[in-house]
Amino acid sequence: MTLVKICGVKDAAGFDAAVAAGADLIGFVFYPPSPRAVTAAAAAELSGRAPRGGEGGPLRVGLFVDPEDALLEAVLAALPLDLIQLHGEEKPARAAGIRARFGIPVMKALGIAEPADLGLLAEYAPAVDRFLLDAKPPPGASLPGGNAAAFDWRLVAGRPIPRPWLLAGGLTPDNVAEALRHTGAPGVDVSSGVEKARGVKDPARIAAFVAAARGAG
Ligand SMILES: O=C(O)c1ccccc1NCC(=O)[C@H](O)[C@H](O)COP(=O)(O)O
Repeated sequence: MTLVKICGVKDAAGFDAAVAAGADLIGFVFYPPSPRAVTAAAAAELSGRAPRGGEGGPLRVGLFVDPEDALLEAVLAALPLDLIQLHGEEKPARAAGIRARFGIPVMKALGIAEPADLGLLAEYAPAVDRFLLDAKPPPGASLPGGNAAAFDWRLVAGRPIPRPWLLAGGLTPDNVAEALRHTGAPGVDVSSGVEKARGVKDPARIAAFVAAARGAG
């Protein structure tokens, strides 16, 4: 079954909608410049609204951009995470160091724009547990992700990816089925495509996205 991650959840309506729709992973953004950022305390409160990952609830994903250990420590003290998503310029050694120090699986986000970008997969594979293959930020974008930008899906269609992975970037309830058919991705991630305004999740679009992804495979 296709895994579905709803990213950038920051309020109860969005969290409850993702849980009710059956999302497999819910992402909390710990990157203050993002309109989707949450504090550790807020994420912990939201997380308490549903069973934990592995106990019938969705996996909790913490999204970080080039985090210091102190930030990871502070978040983990407030909220158990099932997966750490690294969405910055973290090198393989740093990803491996975070995984070893905190004992939590790591998902590395990689921006894909040309075939050469896929060469990074082999470099990171020993250091991480999953990949999130996303668009690179468009020119002028202020965020490293969550920009509603898609990349050319032909770049990954049928390619062997050396770890379980999620397809991300510009997905919506209207195009996720086509994206899955085209790429054969084992999972998908969405943020902007399930929002009614930047940073504000839309429960109806979350339900539609999960249904469309499930319907496709
Ligand atoms: O979403 C953010 O605000 C964000 C901020 C900083 C780094 C990464 C961020 N999002 C990463 C994600 O995993 C998004 O879900 C992914 O880029 C897809 O976003 P979208 O194209 O908006 O669906």
